[in-house]
Amino acid sequence: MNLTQLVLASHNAGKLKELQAMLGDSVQLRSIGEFSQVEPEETGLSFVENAILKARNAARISGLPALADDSGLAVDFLGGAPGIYSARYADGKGDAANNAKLLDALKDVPDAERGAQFVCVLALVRHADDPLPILCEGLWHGRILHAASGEHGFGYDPLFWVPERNVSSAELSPADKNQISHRARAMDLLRQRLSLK
Ligand SMILES: O=P(O)(O)OP(=O)(O)OP(=O)(O)OC[C@H]1O[C@@H](n2cnc3c(O)ncnc32)[C@H](O)[C@@H]1O
Ligand SMILES: [Mg+2]
Repeated sequence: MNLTQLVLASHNAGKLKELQAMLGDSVQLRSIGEFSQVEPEETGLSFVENAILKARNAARISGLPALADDSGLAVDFLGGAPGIYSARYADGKGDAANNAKLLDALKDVPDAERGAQFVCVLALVRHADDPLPILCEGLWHGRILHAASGEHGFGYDPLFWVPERNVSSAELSPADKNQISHRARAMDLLRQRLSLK
């Protein structure tokens, strides 16, 4: 597999930045946005299914091997919601609306019941019909704060308290987040699978 160039099956600029930083110079990630603005419908019932679906779609459109990231936030008190629906939690109104809805859903819920995990599944396909996608997952355990804090990152980062650092994930520097996040853990596994340094 020629892995000097991969298309990233994501329209999320935050993911592209983080994944490219983790991969370093040896692999160039090209955004699927260079090839198409149409986002595939994420019809799967799992992170794995959606990651594979996005990777196949990007490989088909670009003719390149494709990497997809399907991720989200699973909140214990909400039975794992918003989960695979994290991006669409506030009906597509964006990150600020998602965060506001989450704070509202957890209003008056005590710290002990605010546990949550970020989930990331990376799927790599060599071509659109690849019968053996490489799948790697990463989890990151934390807790949902009572108010947003921090300016870095994207999505739910301002609401996600990181116990090992005692800050929100939006208060971590990008380099720190990329060492310990759900995405970093999945990428570590992917690097091992691909024998990348
Ligand atoms: O599907 P693509 O095009 O990759 O972009 P997306 O933003 O729609 O991505 P997902 O469908 O995987 O949805 C992921 C959701 O989880 C959030 N999320 C994932 N990783 C995150 C992280 O590291 N920090 C904060 N929020 C994150 C993100 O903001 C989205 O709301
Ligand atoms: Mg999406």
